[in-house]
Amino acid sequence: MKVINPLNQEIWDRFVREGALDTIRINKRIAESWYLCRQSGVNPYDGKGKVILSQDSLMTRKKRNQKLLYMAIPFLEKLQKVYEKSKSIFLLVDRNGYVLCAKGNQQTLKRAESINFVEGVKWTEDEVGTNAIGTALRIKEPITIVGMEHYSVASHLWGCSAAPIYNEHREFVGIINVSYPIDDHLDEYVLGAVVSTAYAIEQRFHIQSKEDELELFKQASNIDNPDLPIVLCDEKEKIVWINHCLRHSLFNWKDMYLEDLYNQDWLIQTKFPLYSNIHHDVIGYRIHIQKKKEKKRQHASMIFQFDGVKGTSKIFENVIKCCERAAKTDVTVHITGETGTGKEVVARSIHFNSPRKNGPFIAINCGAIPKDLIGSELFGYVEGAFTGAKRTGHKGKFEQANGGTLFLDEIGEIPYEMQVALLRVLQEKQIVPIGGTKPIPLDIRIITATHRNLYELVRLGKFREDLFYRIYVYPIQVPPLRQRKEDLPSFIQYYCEKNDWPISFTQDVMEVLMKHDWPGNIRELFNVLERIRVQYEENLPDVSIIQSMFTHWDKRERNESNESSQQLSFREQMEKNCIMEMLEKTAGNVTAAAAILNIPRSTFYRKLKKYGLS
Ligand SMILES: Nc1ncnc2c1ncn2[C@@H]1O[C@H](COP(=O)(O)OP(=O)(O)OP(=O)(O)O)[C@@H](O)[C@H]1O
Repeated sequence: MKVINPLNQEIWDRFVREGALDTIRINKRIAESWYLCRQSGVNPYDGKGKVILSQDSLMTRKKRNQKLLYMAIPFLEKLQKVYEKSKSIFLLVDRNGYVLCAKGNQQTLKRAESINFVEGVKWTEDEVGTNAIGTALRIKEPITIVGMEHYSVASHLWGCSAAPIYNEHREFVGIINVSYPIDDHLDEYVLGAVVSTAYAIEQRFHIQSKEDELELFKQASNIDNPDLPIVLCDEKEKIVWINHCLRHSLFNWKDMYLEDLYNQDWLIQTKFPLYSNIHHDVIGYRIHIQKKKEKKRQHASMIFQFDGVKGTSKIFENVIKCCERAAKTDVTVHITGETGTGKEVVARSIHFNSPRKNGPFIAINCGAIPKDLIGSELFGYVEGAFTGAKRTGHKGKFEQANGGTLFLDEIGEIPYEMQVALLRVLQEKQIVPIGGTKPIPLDIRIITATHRNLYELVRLGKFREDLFYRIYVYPIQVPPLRQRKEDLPSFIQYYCEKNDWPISFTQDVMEVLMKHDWPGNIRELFNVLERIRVQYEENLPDVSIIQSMFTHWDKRERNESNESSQQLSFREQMEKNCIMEMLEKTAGNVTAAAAILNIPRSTFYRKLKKYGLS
C-alpha cells in the first residue's frame, strides 16, 4: 500500500464548483467518496466536526466499547512510541465513527481542536467529508488521505491513515487512525504500521476470547445450586458447559446454541449475564433451563403455582414451601414482612392454589379506612341502617368473600373497639350486617398481614390478645429484598420481560443495585426500573448516573414525605383518600359521597376545600 500523492487545488476547485473530475488522475476510492459527499450535500468549504458527544454520552459510549478500548489502547500507545518524534496524533474510533480516544503530540491535538477533531466527535464522511477514518469506515479497507484529497477545506492541511479493526469473530468493531499536519512529512510506511496495528489488535481479541472462555469455566465452578439444570453460554450464546443434572438429558450440547434448546422443548427460566474481570464486558450467560413438558405436567397436576418471581434464594424457597402447605388446608394464615415485600402476592398465591381458588379473593387494607367506616366496610349494612346509608344496603367484605378468601391487610391498624366485633365473627363464623338481625353464615378462609410487630402491639395493650391468638395460627414471614439479593436478577428479568424492555444491565450497574438497601423492597425496585426505562429507554445510563439517581431520589423522597407529613396527619391522609375514593365511586356526586360516608354535606364541603379537592 503506497501513500497517494496529494491532489492539486485546481482539481479540487473544479470538482466542488462543477462536479467535473478526471477520474484517471485520482484514486478511485477517493473519487467515489467525493461523489458521495457532493450527493449528500456535505459542505466542501467547511468540514469541521459538528456532532460532538457530551461528556456523559462519551462516557456511555466508552463503556459500550470497553472491550475494544481495553484491547486496542496498548497497541495505539506502541504505535505512538514508534512515531514519537513526529507531530502525529493517534485515534481510536468506534464502529459508528465516534472518536473514543485521541493521544499524541500536544501541539497537534491543540491544532485538531480548531476543527473539532476531538474525543467524542463523529468523524464520518457524511459529517466532515472524505477523510481516512470516515472512508475506511464505509469501505472497510485501510486508506491514506492527504491534503486536498479531503473533500472539505477544514482537513486540507492534514494527512491521515486509517485501518478497520475486526474482533475474533471477524466482526468490524472500529477504526485505528494516525493523523498528522501535512508539513510533518511522515514516512510512506505509516499506513503499513496502522494496518499491522489493526491486525495485532485482532490477534489480541483472539487471545482474549480464549482467556474469557477460561474465566467462564472458572465462574461455572462457583455455581451454587447443583440441582438446577444450568447451561453456560459464551457471549454469542454458544453452549460451552452444562451442569451435572443435564448430562443425561442433553447429549449433543457441544455443537449447540441457546436457540437450539427451544427446538428441543427447553424453556429459559433465567438468563444471568457474566462479566469479565479484565475488560468488564459480557463474556457469557448462566442460564437456568427447564423442560417444557415438565412445566405442562406441573400445570396438569396443579403443583403450587406462584404468580410472581420465585428467584433462587433459599429464604424465599422456604416461603413458597410454607405457602404450598398452607394452600392445601384451610388454616388461618398470618403474613408478616416489611412494606412492599409481596405480602399480598403471597396471600393471593395461597388462595389461588387452594381448593377455594374458584371462589372470590377479597382484600381490604384495614389501615386505609377511616375508623368510623371500618365496621360498615367489613360487616356491611342493611337498608336504612343509618342516615345516608345506601338504599340497597351494602355487602361487607366478609360477605363478599363468602366461599373464598378474605385478606385483611394491615390488621394491626384495626381500631381496638372493632377488634371485639372481628373476634366474634371469626369465632362464630357468621355475620350480622349493621342494622340487621338475620345472621349470614360464612364459609371463608382468613389471611391477615401486617408490617408491624403484633406481639409488641399486644404487649402495649393496642391489640387484643384473644384476637391475636385467633389470627396468629400459621405465620409466614416474607423476607425483605436485602435478604434475597441473589433474586434481584430474576426480578429485573421479570420486569424487563413484562415491559418488553430488551436491556442487559452491566456488571457495575448490577453492583450498584446489589449494594442498595431497598427500604421500599420490590415496589421500590420496580419503581426504580420504571424510572430508568422511561428516562433512558434502551441507552442504559452510566453507573455514576444511576448511583446519583439513588441519592437524588432518596433526598427528594425524604423531603416530599417530610413536607406531606407536615401538612397532613396520618388520619387526615386516610380521610382524604377515603373522600377521593368515594367521589370516584359516585362519579363526583358530592351529595351521594357525603351520604355514604355519613358526613353532613356542609362538613363534607369544608373537607373538600381543606384537602384541595373542590
Ligand atoms: N415475587 C414477586 N414477583 C413479582 N412481583 C412482586 C413479587 N412480590 C411483590 N411484587 C410486586 O411488588 C409490589 C408490592 O407487592 P405487595 O403489594 O404484595 O407487597 P406488600 O408487602 O403487601 O406491600 P404493603 O405492605 O405496602 O401492602 C406489587 O407491585 C407486587 O406486584
